[in-house]
Amino acid sequence: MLEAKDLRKEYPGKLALRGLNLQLAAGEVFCLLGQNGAGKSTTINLFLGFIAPTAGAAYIGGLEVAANALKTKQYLAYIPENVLLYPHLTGLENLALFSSLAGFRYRESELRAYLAQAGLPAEAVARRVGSYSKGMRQKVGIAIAVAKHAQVLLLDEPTSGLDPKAANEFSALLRQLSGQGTAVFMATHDIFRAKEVGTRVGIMRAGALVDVRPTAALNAQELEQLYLTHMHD
Ligand SMILES: Nc1ncnc2c1ncn2[C@@H]1O[C@H](COP(=O)(O)OP(=O)(O)OP(=O)(O)O)[C@@H](O)[C@H]1O
Repeated sequence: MLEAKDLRKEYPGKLALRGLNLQLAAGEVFCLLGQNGAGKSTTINLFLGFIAPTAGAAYIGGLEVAANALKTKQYLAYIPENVLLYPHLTGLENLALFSSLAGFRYRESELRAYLAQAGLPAEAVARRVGSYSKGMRQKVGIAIAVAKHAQVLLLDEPTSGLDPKAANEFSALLRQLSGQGTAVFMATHDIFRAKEVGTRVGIMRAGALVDVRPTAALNAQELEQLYLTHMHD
């Protein structure tokens, strides 16, 4: 579903990504760990087609992102730390709007069902999004992803700033989506969540993927130790 082949990004005077190779199958949850500046957001932005690679290529659903910008976006949903919604519209209206932009028109009952499935409390559905918590906005983001039948979910620090209950609910949603076959690629600082939801974790340092492990092989403490070992010279 998602692939990077020798993917490289150079900014003036800064090599941000040094030839990434990675393949992600349907239903996999890949968690990318790394310090600030390691190249995580650069990787996500290359998959989103927000920036162009200096060399190599990113593929979504077998299509090269740089050459198929619109088509590959149809497969994708993107959930940044702060999900951008229209604050003056309700959750329901935001979902209707973003679904229709993706080419899907739903009845109100269907929209409500998507929001309920994402865990948004029924009382919030018809409230303006400006009054929502961060966790509630993320639930709307997930509802949008599901309503547009995204096969790949890209997340950048989705649980940072969420309280433990909201983060827990968010992890459960991700597991549910991966169980339905969605491929999930998530940049995070949260080793505990990475262990909890990831099928694989990758450790990125200075633009290079220095280690990739199946999470089943490690407990959270061993993962933290592995991470810290890579952060030292
Ligand atoms: N537009 C840009 N121009 C120049 N350098 C950039 C640009 N964007 C990112 N960088 C540099 O590229 C490197 C990788 O940045 P990136 O944002 O991908 O890291 P990150 O791992 O996502 O970190 P964070 O957790 O802080 O978001 C950093 O050194 C950053 O300063």
